[in-house]
Amino acid sequence: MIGDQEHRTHLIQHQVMPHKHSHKLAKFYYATSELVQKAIETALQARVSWERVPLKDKFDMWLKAADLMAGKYRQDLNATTMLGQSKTIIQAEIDSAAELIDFLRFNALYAKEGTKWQPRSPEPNVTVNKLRLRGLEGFVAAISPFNFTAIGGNLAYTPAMMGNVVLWKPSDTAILSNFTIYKIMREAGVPGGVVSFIPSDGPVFGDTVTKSPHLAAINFTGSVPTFQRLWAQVGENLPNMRNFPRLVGECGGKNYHLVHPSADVTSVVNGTIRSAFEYCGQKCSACSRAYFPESLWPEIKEKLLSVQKELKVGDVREPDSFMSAVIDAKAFKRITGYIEHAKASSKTSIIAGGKYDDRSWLTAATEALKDSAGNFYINDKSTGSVVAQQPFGGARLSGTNDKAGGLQYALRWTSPQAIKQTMVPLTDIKYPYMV
Ligand SMILES: NC(=O)c1ccc[n+]([C@@H]2O[C@H](COP(=O)([O-])OP(=O)(O)OC[C@H]3O[C@@H](n4cnc5c(N)ncnc54)[C@H](O)[C@@H]3O)[C@@H](O)[C@H]2O)c1
Ligand SMILES: N[C@@H](CCC=O)C(=O)O
Repeated sequence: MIGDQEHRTHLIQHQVMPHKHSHKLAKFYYATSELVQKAIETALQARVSWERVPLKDKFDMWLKAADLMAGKYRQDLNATTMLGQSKTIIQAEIDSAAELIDFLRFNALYAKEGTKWQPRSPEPNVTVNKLRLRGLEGFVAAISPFNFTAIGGNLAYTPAMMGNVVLWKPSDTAILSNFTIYKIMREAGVPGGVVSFIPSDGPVFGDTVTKSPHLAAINFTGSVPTFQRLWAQVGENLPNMRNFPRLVGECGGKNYHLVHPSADVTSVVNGTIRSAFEYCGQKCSACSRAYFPESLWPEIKEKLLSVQKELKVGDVREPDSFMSAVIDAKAFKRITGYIEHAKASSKTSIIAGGKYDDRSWLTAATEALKDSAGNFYINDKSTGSVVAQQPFGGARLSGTNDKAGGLQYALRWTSPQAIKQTMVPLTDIKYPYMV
């Protein structure tokens, strides 16, 4: 279903840039390489004063923004995510209001906790021995995907909270909701230039930031080929860089449901339908492979088909819609291509089952599949990670597994400096035993 696409594009064009002609969106609104370059310079200037703002004040801004999102702007966030990204009421709510608010609040909490730790020195003459957490030197490029409004907010604003300046390139198909976040953060007190919101053509942005000697980090979520390209470009330009840019990337997945013969069929069916089809399966964690035991397949198949008949594909504004349009015509074409391919193929999936009881099978599976996934859920569907409950990050080519929504994430955006001061002069090069 792509019917909503035109309407959504129209709405984005008129809301984000009402003064422009909608059909000229790409020409007028997208930043050129020169503009991206200018934004880098602005960011580097803003960094000087942003670094001086105490962490505590930054945390307060983030908490204020979370309150604004939970109150005054909750509907704006949900509505722009529904209309801009074609999310149903519940999918928009769990993403753009709830998850985003959780990211802001928990990251501030974790950063507060994480920054408390200080090294100790047993030396009586060492008067200062501490760790200072600075922002990274240079700027961070945050490049976000279409499918989660909250992810855009997290990619740009967690590094900013830790003292970094950020150039945020939203996805072409999530501009409206992402711009709403930007405006709320400004209202919460984040000064201009700390995060620059820069819709632009992907390669134009990517090529420009990876050429800059001041690139400190890339915080990316999107597809594997895009991240591979960015990584290779950073490698190529490394001789001109002032430091080794930190590359954090969360990419696509090929998540599976692996069902044991002792499984509860209703739970399997509901979990699989939700994981595979909510938001049209456009989540990186969506179930895209399933291995069912032969013994259960007839019952599972029957129930899957009967539940599937009840799912309404419709306008996101209708509360009983289970799913709606896919994100754009490109995605529509790709998905219909898979369907045609499946129709033409005579092959079927081969299913393997274990012969253990429930518990030992789970233990064995947890070990055998240890390296196959960054998030491994037992007796559950593959989607639905919650900030602070299941920190999220992919294994293998699914990402660098930096676990958004977890304790370590905020600290990843700091450059720790160990500071030691001693007041006792060193009078000799010889150690006492040498004398
Ligand atoms: N692992 C996770 O946490 C997670 C979360 C959400 C989405 N995803 C993955 O994201 C993908 C969907 O997002 P998408 O379709 O927006 O991915 P995408 O790779 O097409 O785009 C991601 C972002 O990169 C930009 N981009 C494209 N080419 C670029 C270039 N050469 N240089 C710099 N930026 C460039 C895009 O404009 C967009 O902002 C899926 O594969 C999904 O599984 C992963
Ligand atoms: N946090 C999301 C996945 C994000 C990727 O698209 C989930 O688990 O549903």
